[in-house]
Amino acid sequence: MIVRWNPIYRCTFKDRLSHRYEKVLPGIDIFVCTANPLIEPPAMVINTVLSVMAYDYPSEKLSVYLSDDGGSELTFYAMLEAARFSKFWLPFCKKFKVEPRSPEAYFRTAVQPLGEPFKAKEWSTMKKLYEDMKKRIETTTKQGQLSEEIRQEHKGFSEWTFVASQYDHQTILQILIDGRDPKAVDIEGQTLPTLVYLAREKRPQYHHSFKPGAMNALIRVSSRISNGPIILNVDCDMYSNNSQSVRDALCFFMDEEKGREFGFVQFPQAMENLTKNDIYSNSFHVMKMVELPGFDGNGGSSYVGSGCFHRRETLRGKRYNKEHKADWKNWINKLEVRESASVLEGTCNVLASCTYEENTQWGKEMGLKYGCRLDDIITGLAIQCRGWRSIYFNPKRSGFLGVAPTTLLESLIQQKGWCEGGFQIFASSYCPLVNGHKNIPLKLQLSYCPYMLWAANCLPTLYYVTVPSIFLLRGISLFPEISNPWALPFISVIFIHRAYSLGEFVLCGGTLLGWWNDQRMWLFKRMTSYFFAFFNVILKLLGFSQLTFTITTKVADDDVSQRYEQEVMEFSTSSPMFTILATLAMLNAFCFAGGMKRVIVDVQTLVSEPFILQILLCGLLVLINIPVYQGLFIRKDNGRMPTSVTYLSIMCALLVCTIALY
Ligand SMILES: O=c1ccn([C@@H]2O[C@H](COP(=O)(O)OP(=O)(O)O[C@H]3O[C@H](CO)[C@@H](O)[C@H](O)[C@H]3O)[C@@H](O)[C@H]2O)c(=O)[nH]1
Ligand SMILES: [Mn+2]
Repeated sequence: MIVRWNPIYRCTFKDRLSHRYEKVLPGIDIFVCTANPLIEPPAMVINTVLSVMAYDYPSEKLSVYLSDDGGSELTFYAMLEAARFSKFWLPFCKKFKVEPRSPEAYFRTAVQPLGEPFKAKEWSTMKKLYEDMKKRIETTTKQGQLSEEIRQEHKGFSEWTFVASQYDHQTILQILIDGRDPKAVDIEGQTLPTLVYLAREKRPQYHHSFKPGAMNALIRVSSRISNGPIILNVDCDMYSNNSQSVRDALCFFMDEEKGREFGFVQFPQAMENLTKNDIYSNSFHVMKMVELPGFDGNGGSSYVGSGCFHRRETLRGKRYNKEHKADWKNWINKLEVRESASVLEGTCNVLASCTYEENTQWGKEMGLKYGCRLDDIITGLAIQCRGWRSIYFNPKRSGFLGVAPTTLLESLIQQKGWCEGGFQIFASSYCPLVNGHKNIPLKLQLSYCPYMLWAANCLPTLYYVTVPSIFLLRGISLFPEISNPWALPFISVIFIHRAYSLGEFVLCGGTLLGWWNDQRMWLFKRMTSYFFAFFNVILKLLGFSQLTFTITTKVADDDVSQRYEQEVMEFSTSSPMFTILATLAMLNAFCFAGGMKRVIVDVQTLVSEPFILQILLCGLLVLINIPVYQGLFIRKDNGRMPTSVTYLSIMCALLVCTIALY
C-alpha cells in the first residue's frame, strides 16, 4: 500500500535537450544479452540489435554490444547479417521515419506507402531485403550449423574451431563495425554505430554468474572500446519501440539542476505479445502505472534488469558526491583514440576471461551483483544506497517491448524465479530494511518489502484453499455465521478491497475479464510458484541446494501460439506444479459438492447456516478453477492436462477427502 501514497509521473522536453546540448551529447553504450539460440532465436536477437542501432541519435556516439552466453556461431552469423543489413536499414529508418525500428515489428504492421511510386518501390525493396535475410538466418538456425561457404565469409568463424561447448570456450570478441573507421558507412555515406559481438570465456571450473556475469564483462570490454558514460541494457527480446528513448533518458541525466543526482533511468518492461484479456497476467498494468511510479515517489525506482539507462560510474560502484559534476564535453575528447579494431580485440580478450574477476570487487562492490536470481534488484538497491536517486519513466509510446511467456508453466516458472530472488534478498544482508537502513528513506525500504515477501504468501493461501474446504466436508465450522455482527467488518473489508483492485486494474488499462484472469493467476502463483520458491530458498539457506536460472523461452509452436491467441490455458506437460493445481481444484470440487448437499437438504436455515462462508469460499475457488476442470475433463486438444496428471490429482484429492471424512 505504501507505494500508492505518492506516485510520480514524469515527462520530458526533448526539443530543449537538443537545443542546448545537441553538439555535446554523450556516447551511449548499449548492451544486449542473449544466452541460448534455441529459445532465443538469432532472428529475434538481431531485430533487437537493429532497433537499438537505429536510435534517433548521432551514430558515431552509439555503440552496440551483444553478449552471447550461448557462445553460438549461429548467433554470430546472424550478427554479421545484421551488420550488413544495418547499412540499408538505418538510412531507411531516417528517411521513412520508421517506428518501431525493429524491422520485424515494423513490417508486421506497416503498410506500403503508395502515394509516391519511387518511395513505394524503395519500401518494398527494403521489405524484401529484410525477409531474405530473415529467411537465411532462420534456415541456418533450423539446420543448427553453417555451410562452409558462410564460414569463409568472416575470419571470426575460425574461433569456433576451439569451442568445446557452450560452457567451455575461450573469449570470442569481434568488432563487426568499427564506428571510428571512415570506411564504416551506410549506403548514404553516413557513419554507422559501432557493433561488437562478445562471447566471454567460459570454463567448467568457473561459475559464470549468468546475466550479471555477462553484463560485467561487457562493462569492462566496452570501457576500452567506446567507454560511453551512459549504458543502456536490454534483454535480447526487448526491442526498442521508440527511437527517442535515448533522448528521453538524457533529459534526466543532463538536467542542470537535478541531473547529477540521477544514477539510472528505468523504463517499464512492456510486453508485445499480450492478448486482450491477458490470460497469464503478464501485463503488469498496475505495477507499471501505480507501483513503480510509487517507488519513484518514495525515493527511487528499482532496477528491473532491462530497458534501463545507467550512468557508467554508478554501475562501477561509485558513490554519489554532491560536488561532482558530470563533464559531458570531456567525454568527447577522450574518444580521440587509438588502437585499430584488431589490436583492440586482442587487448580486450583478457577483460572477458574467467579469471579476470578473481580477487577483485567485481560482482560485489563493482558492477552487477552476483549470487541472487534478482541481481538487478540488489544492484539497483545498492546504487540507491550509495546515494544515487533513480528515475522511473513511462512514456506514452512504450520505450521497449519484450516477449511474455505464452504458456501457463513458463509463466509460473518465471514467477518462481522472481519470487525466489525476492525472498532470498529478504533473508540475506541485502534485505532493504538492513542494507537500506539510514541509506535510503524508510518509505522506500518498506516499498521493497512486500515484493520480497511474496514467497511467504504461499502459506496463508494454501491454508485458505484447503482447510476451510476440508472442514466443510467434515462438518466443522470455521468462520462466524453470516448473521453474526462480527462477520460484517470482515466481509466488507474483503469486498471493498477487491472492488478497489478491480477499479484500479480497469483504470490502468485492463479489462474485466483480464482482472478475473489476474485473480486466477494470483491464486495459481501462490499455490505453486511461491510455494516452490519458498522451499527452494529455505533449502538453499540450509545449504542443501543451489539456485539456478531458467531462461524463459521466447518462441512457441504454432499450435501453442494459436491457443495462446485464443486465450485457452495451456497445460500439456506434466509438472508437479500442475499436479498441485489439479489436486486442489479437484479437492475443492468435492468439498463444494459436499457443502451444497448440506444446503439443499436444509434450505430454511440458510441464514443461520454456520457453513455459508465456507461454502462461498469453496464455490469461488471452484469458479476460478473452471479452466482447470476444462483442461482435466472436457478439452480434447493438445493443450489439455496430461492424463497422468488427471489420474494422479483425482487420486490425491479422493485420498484427502477420505481421510477427512473418516
Ligand atoms: O546465463 C545467462 C542467462 C540469461 N541471460 C540473459 O538474461 C536475460 C533475461 O533472461 P530471461 O530468461 O528472459 O529472464 P526473465 O525472467 O524473463 O527476465 C526478467 O528477470 C530477470 C532477472 O531479474 C531480469 O534480468 C530481466 O531483465 C527481466 O526481464 C535474457 O536476455 C538472457 O539472454 C544471460 O545473458 N546469461
Ligand atoms: Mn525475459
